[in-house]
Formats: sequence, C-alpha cells, structure tokens
Amino acid sequence: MTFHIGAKPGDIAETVLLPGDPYRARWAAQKYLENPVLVNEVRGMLGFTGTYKGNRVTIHGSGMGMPSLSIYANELIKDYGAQTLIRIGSAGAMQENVKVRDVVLAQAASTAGSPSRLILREMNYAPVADFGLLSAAHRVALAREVPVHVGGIYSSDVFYDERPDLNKELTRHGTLCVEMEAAELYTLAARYGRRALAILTISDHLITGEALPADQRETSFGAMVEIALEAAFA
Ligand SMILES: O=P(O)(O)O[C@H]1O[C@H](CO)[C@@H](O)[C@H]1O
Ligand SMILES: O=c1cc[nH]c(=O)[nH]1
Repeated sequence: MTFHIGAKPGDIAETVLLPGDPYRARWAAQKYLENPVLVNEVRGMLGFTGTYKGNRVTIHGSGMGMPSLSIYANELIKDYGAQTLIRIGSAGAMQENVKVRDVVLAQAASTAGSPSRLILREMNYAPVADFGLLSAAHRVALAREVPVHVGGIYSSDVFYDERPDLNKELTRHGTLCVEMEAAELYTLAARYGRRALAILTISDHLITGEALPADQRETSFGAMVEIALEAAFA
C-alpha cells in the first residue's frame, strides 16, 4: 500500500492503462478485461486488475492534470513496478483535419509547466513516447481503420484556458490537440526507464466548438482502449 493506492504488492500488473477518469477505468476494465478485480479505491480513484488475452493488465485512474498523474505514476512505477504505462485520455483538437472521435497518438508532448519543471528548470526538455509502443499502436489503428493522427500534442496545466494567443501559436506549429497529463507521464517514464504512450480520443474541438457530453467521454472510447491493449502486447 502507498499513500494513494490501496493495492497489495503484486495486485498491480506490469502493464497499466491510465485514463484520467476513474469511471472510464471501471468501464474499460469491465468491458475489456477478463476477471477484473478492484485493487484500489482510495480517494475514489478506481483501479482494476484483470487479464487481456492471457496478459495481466491494470486499468487505473490518474485524475486530472499533471500533479495528479505524477502521484499515481510515481507510485505505480516505484512501489508497484509498472513497466508499461499507456494513458487513454480525452483531448481537444487544435487542427481542422483532426475530427471529434479521431484518435491521436502523442509522439511528443509540449508543456509550459509540468511538475518535472522543478527538476529540469530552464531546459526545454522534449518528452517523447516510447517508439515501440507508438509504432505498434499506429499499426493496430491502421489495421482497424480507426482515424488516427500521430504528432505533437500540448499538455496544459489548465482546462479553462485564457491564452488564445498561445493556442493559436501551438496550432500554427502543428500541435494536434490539448490534454493535461502526457508530458509528465513521458518525463517520468524516461526518468525511470519505463515505456509510455498517450493515446487520446478527441472529445471536443477548439476550432469548431463541437463537444461530446460527459457520459460519452466516460464510456464510448473503445477504439482507443483496444489500440492500447493490443499495442502493449504486440
Ligand atoms: O479524459 P481524461 O483522461 O481525464 O483527459 C482529459 O480530460 C480532463 C479534462 O476534462 C483532463 O484530465 C484531460 O487531460
Ligand atoms: O484537457 C483537455 C481535454 C479535453 N479537451 C480539452 O479542450 N482539454
């Protein structure tokens, strides 16, 4: 047990899927894992361990924002030995050609202020995905004919953004979408020699204003979960 995870040693699999939303964790575990068992509910942050095609997998909520993700990823890595961490999140599109419900594989994640800035200070460190996971996920998405984009994303510290000028520049520089966790996940994975990837489903569009309701963000992003599970064991 840790401060934030009530699981016993051995309850957490080496492969962990990390949605921000704990209810998305419950939905995905019940839909895609065989014999899912609840292994954590401290603070309502649900985690389940089961198997996928015979492979052990944990699906655990990470909360919203990099400080929250950092707590769970640190404990999953350092206390429970997680080796492969795949974020399955929602994101807001920042390009016209990236549509609602499309999937984005985050090759790199720019940020203005992750918890790791305290270590890296003035350095503009480039947090990147594990290439093996990224290429496997891309192959799976293409084979399943899922609309998929690969490229840079923005990990923001704020959902209610008041810097339209910054978003405009990020769009101009090819950023595909905005979310709030991937940059810190990639930085922690690099620090501890683990594999990480963020797979995102577009839930809303910063240019068109289109947006999916909360229940659909919780339970309708199956393609992303299947890509994550297949890529983890490719
Ligand atoms: O749907 P999740 O995985 O929580 O991801 C996105 O949704 C939350 C904001 O609504 C942030 O956590 C953001 O990164
Ligand atoms: O962080 C996020 C997640 C989804 N949509 C957004 O606009 N921002």
